[in-house]
Amino acid sequence: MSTHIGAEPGDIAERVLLPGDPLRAKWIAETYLKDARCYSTVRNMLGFTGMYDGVEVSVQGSGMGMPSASIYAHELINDYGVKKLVRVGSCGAIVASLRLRDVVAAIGSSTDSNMNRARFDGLIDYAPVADFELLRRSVDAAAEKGISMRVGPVLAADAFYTDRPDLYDRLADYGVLAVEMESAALYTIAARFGAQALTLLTVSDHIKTGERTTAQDREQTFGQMVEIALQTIIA
Ligand SMILES: O=P(O)(O)O[C@H]1O[C@H](CO)[C@@H](O)[C@H]1O
Ligand SMILES: O=c1cc[nH]c(=O)[nH]1
Repeated sequence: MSTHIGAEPGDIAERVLLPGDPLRAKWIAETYLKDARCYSTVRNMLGFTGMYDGVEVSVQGSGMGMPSASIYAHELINDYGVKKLVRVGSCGAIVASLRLRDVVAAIGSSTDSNMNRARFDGLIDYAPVADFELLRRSVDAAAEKGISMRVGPVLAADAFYTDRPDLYDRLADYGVLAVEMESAALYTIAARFGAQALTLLTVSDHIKTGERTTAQDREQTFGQMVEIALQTIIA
């Protein structure tokens, strides 16, 4: 096993979906994967492997925030040879044109995290971006399934609760669609270690209107995003 994942080599597929919520991982495995088996319960950050449309796929909870997601992305790629990672997360919309439950593909990720500043000695504002091939496949998959999906930049924030909502408005002025908490780290680590990564999100909260879904919704009802993600990752 690696430091944080209790799997043996070969237990994890080269293709992995990454929800932040480990119970969303369980729901995805039970709902969409054939012959799913749980390979890790370490810290209750559940991971499963099964078959989707004849292709082996894993789904691994990654926790909340970039320090947690970075650990799972790093170990999946470096200890288990994972090649493709698609995050299936929730997000808060910061533009009025998005509605609750809309699906977003994050083409790029701005961040207030200091992780990449430390990585580049504060000298370069590294731009974490989605893998183009996965992004293109997700757009095709959404179209084939008749699911409307917005493609655009997001903010990966360190804090869920902010004292500076005005900065969300300013980011929206620059085309940023939504806020979540992991995509910048996922894109950076995948780039660093030669894997492909994409972040798909479902709008669970609307920062402008105050509308929000329930915890059970966030765990068990984001199926359109999951279907796009699975179609994308097996192609
Ligand atoms: O629903 P997940 O995938 O956890 O994603 C979002 O939800 C959490 C905050 O509620 C953060 O992890 C954020 O990125
Ligand atoms: O508002 C939200 C909703 C989900 N995830 C976030 O990070 N923020």
